[in-house]
Amino acid sequence: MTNLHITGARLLGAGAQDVLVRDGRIAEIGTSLDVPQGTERIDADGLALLPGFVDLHTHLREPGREDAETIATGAAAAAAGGFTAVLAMANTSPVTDTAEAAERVLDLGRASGLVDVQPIGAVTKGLDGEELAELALMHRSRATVRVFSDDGRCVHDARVMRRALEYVRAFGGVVSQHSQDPDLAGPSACCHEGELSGRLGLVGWPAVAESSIIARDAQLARHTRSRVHVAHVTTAEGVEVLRWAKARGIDVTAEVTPHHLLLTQELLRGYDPTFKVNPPLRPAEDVEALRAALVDGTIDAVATDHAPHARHDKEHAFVDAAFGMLGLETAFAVVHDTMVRSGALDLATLADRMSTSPARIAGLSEHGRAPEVGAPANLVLVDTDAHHTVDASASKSLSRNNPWHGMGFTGAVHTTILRGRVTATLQEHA
Ligand SMILES: NC(=O)N[C@@H](CC(=O)O)C(=O)O
Ligand SMILES: [Zn+2]
Ligand SMILES: [Zn+2]
Repeated sequence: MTNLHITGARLLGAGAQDVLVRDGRIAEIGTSLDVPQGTERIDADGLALLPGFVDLHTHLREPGREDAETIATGAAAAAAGGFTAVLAMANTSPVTDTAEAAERVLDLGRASGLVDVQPIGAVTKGLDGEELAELALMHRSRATVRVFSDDGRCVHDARVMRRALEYVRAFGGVVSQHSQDPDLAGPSACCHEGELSGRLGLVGWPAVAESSIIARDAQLARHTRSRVHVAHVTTAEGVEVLRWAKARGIDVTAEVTPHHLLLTQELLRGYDPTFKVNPPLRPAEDVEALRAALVDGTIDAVATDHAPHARHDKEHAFVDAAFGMLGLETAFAVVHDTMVRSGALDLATLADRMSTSPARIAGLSEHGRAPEVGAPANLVLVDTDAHHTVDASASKSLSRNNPWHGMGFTGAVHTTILRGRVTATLQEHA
């Protein structure tokens, strides 16, 4: 069913409207539409209609770790979270470093039918940081890869990063960098370096491990006249460098995760591995800087860094547990509650940061478009008044490393629509 009649939805800037979707596209918007008999109707009274969310940073674990997530289960979680497109990180096993591997991810996403899964290609073969992967072949494949990342690892060698930027420039691609200098922390780092890490007896990453790589990459982007994207920025120093680079017209974009917008390192006092994530949760001052940067556009997008892990990888002593937390299903609630309800951001800007801007960064022209006649019906209906408490056991994800369990939020995804087809409704995960 790709025909839909959405009634009474609040369109930003246009008040309550009816929307008719025909053959997967928005055919009409108005108040008394002539609707063919038998068209499925969604009563959207009191709901806001936004462009479907786009996640620049999702770990789907297939191939290789289907015990933690498959493309199908991750796609279901994405749809439940209001996403119509997600970019699947390359750190699978095997790594997405060939055209064939990228096409396989694309096809598995299509088979799910729930969300457009756009593969991210690795920058280097096997994420080894040394030899460039077949970037151009991945781009020319059916998957049309535009975003490349060794995420999980930093492309540390400046020569390799320079080459990668030169390559992707030829076809308008972008390198998404896990900005973290491994030399400034070492392999046992697992939290933010500061007074608290000392007290907890844990090895930390200093903020400069992030900001120095952002600065280097911005300079390389300027030198190569190419484009770099900063994955999961977490520090005030990182934001400062981004501001510097953007003021000079350097082609750099950045994302922040919902967890870095709300959670702080204080949660580590209980040594609960649920809160172990890379980059780590930071002090409250960093959280403040990230929020301000998302508001003023220094940070372009929210991205989840949804990182599912099987119980047997996560339920260990803090130092031994895997890094990462779930994020797809809770992203809107967290960002809405933290940024919109607090008055820092309006809903239109949230839509920009969660949909329009990430779609532009990834070059996904069928996503991120405000509802208008002729646009593909990739949409989400949200209830900005709905109160709910997160229940980890209700997740569509195969994993349960959910840092939001038991927390209450205002703002919920009601219905997700991909090319006119309903891919998730609130009742399903109630
Ligand atoms: N975010 C994480 O803590 N973990 C990610 C890797 C990454 O995003 O760096 C993972 O793949 O599990
Ligand atoms: Zn990362
Ligand atoms: Zn990641």
